[in-house]
Amino acid sequence: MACNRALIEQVQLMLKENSQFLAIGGDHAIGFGSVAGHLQHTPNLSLVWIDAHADINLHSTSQSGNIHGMPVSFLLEQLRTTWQHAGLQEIAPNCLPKDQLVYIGLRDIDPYEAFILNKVGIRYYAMDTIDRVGVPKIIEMTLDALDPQNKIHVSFDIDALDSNVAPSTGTAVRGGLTLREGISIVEALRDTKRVQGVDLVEINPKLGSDRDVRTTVESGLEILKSMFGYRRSGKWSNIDTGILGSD
Ligand SMILES: NC(=[NH2+])NCCC[C@H](N)C(=O)O
Ligand SMILES: [Mn+2]
Repeated sequence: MACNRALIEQVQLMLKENSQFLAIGGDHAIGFGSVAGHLQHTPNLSLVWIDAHADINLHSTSQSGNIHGMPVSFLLEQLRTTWQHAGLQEIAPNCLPKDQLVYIGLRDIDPYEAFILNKVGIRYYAMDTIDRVGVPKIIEMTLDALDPQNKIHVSFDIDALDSNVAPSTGTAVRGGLTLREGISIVEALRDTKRVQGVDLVEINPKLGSDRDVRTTVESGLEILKSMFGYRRSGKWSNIDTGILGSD
């Protein structure tokens, strides 16, 4: 929590001087500090949480006790009362309303998490929905759900991607997004020009072979490249446009 406390301050400082920030994990517990800091700077915020897991456990529902399985519950307005004794009001008074949260990529949801998601009425596009309607439709529904006036925070857990493209992570789950699907999603978010904060978390270079680590880091870099402007369809600027002669 001390690390998140510092991150909350740091994110606000970064946004005072820059138009965007990137937070690299570490595990997804930093999603709390990163989004909370963002919310203190920009109270009208939308959050897209791209992950295999919902990370919405409460202290009382977590089977692992791992904080990286809880950050979304720290952030949500509708769950704040369950953290009454954690002192969150002092360090992060602004929280996120549930209608400005969309999850993409879920496929390993604990029973209590499933209950919370449905009871609170949170939008989540698990892999079965993605398989049924396809990524373009998921993107459309995501953008429709978010307030067009809001800035966007994208919290990208590398385990959202299938473990064949992102093996070096602590809680890998098969059957995830392909790298192309991940890229499509971040391209669409980027094209809104409203993305102000990004997390990339859960790449763990201590796990797997050297090749696994390389594969995972390369996938993460492709996601970041697209997030921050790379176009697969190509683009040009600052070049000599006279090379083909004048017409
Ligand atoms: N950010 C992550 N990798 N989270 C995994 C969470 C797994 C499990 N639901 C838990 O609460 O422990
Ligand atoms: Mn996560």
